[in-house]
Amino acid sequence: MADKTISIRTDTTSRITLSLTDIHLKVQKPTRSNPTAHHNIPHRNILKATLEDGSHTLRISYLEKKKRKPMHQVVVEGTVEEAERTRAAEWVETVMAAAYENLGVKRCRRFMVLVNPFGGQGKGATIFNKKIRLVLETAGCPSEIIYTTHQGHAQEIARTLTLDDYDAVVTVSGDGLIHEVLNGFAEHPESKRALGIPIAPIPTGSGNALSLNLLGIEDGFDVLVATLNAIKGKPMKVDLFSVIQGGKRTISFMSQAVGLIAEVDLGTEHLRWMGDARFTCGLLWEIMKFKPCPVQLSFKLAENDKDKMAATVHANRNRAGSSASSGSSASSAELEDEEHDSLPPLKYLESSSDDWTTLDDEVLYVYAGQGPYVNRDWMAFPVSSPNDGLIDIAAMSRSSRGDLISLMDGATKGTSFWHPKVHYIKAHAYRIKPLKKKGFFAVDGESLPFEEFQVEVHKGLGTFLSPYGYYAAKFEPRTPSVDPRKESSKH
Ligand SMILES: Nc1ncnc2c1ncn2[C@@H]1O[C@H](COP(=O)(O)OP(=O)(O)OP(=O)(O)O)[C@@H](O)[C@H]1O
Repeated sequence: MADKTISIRTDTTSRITLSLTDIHLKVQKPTRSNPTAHHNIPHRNILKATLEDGSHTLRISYLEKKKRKPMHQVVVEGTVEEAERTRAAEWVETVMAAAYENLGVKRCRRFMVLVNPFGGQGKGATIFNKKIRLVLETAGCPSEIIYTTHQGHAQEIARTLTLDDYDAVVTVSGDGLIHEVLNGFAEHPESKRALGIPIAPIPTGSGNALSLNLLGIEDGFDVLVATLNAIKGKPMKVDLFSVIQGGKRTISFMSQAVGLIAEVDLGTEHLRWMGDARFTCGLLWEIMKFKPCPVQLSFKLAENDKDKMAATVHANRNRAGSSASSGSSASSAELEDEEHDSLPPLKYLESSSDDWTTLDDEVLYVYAGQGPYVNRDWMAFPVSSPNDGLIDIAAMSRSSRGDLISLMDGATKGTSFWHPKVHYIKAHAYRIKPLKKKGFFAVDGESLPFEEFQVEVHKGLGTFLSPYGYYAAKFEPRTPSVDPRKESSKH
């Protein structure tokens, strides 16, 4: 269709001109004071365009984000001239193709939506009904909606999910429910296929780390940006971790923590009403206590040079960014073992400790995982990649309270990574042996017994929907003029 512009007349008899360019839908609503007033809507933000048969009403719905405001839904509608009817029908179809097929996205994805009414400050159900549901309906996405009624409910649903019925699982929750879905998929009779069903988080929990990592720090708490990701995001393969403890295997997608971090995470449940401020409160309390973490950490090392790790992640994100902007699909890693539809076997359980390294230092915490942000205030794993087949491990030496406080300086930008008292390594697997009986062990924010455990990585076993195909966090390699090592040692 050569002419990509169409005019509609609204109820108030004003005219709106809609033009489809290669990258935008241009919506022009001239006013007396501003005759050139217009909005440019990226194709990705268009949800639906329709033309009603009888009334000749053309309706176009999209999501719009104005500076520093949350995303919101806009509907523009008006009638087209009788003579324009056929051209309008073609125009609508061209818009729909630009909004979906040309972006490599299927129309009307079928969702299993799991809403945790209990997550975060307990507003999940209200937010879903007030904001999210309408957007899913507008986009024409058939959605089965289940409100979780108890702990473990999401895991039960995922365990028996009819895989052919859904294109993605949408979680309206925090990270806890995602942990449950992945563990349910791991118990599914076709576990590997189940783990190939993408998960799209909509952030209504406390930490919402996965949402921050997929959408970035500005949009990570915006529920409609996350809804748009469910409708338009591309599947991104991510590493998952097996946590083996006493013969039991738990799947983790985000983090494992012992020591101070686990106490902050699990010891602040009663402060849930505070939202994510509960983590800052917990941290201040733990700084006062300054308790050592009585564990022995051993790992199968892959990398321990901080500069190399920073340079690699920087280069990878730049490469992925430029290929995403040129329209190629999001990155994907090969699954390790395509033939069998079961979880990958454990490689390191029986492995000899000969080529393992043991950290010989008294530490305050051991924090391992993936995804740069662990909450809004801390980019704990800034050099983490979604599917490098490795787990990032950070362990802080127990030196002084001052060192611990200086860790918070620049935490949002990931500068804690450079702190001289933070050991930071990438590993294929690691093992923790508690040296005392009492302590906390948190896996993706959920509590497990404080007993010996081992963790290994499964490259690209899980799938999330992502707008970018990489973790949306900015982290620069160190430049010679500003050396954060010297900066942080000044404190
Ligand atoms: N109806 C329910 N009543 C009680 N607990 C529930 C219910 N539904 C789900 N849960 C549990 O709530 C826990 C927390 O869920 P969720 O992750 O959504 O929120 P959060 O912990 O506040 O967020 P985050 O993990 O991002 O900090 C999960 O362990 C889940 O099993």
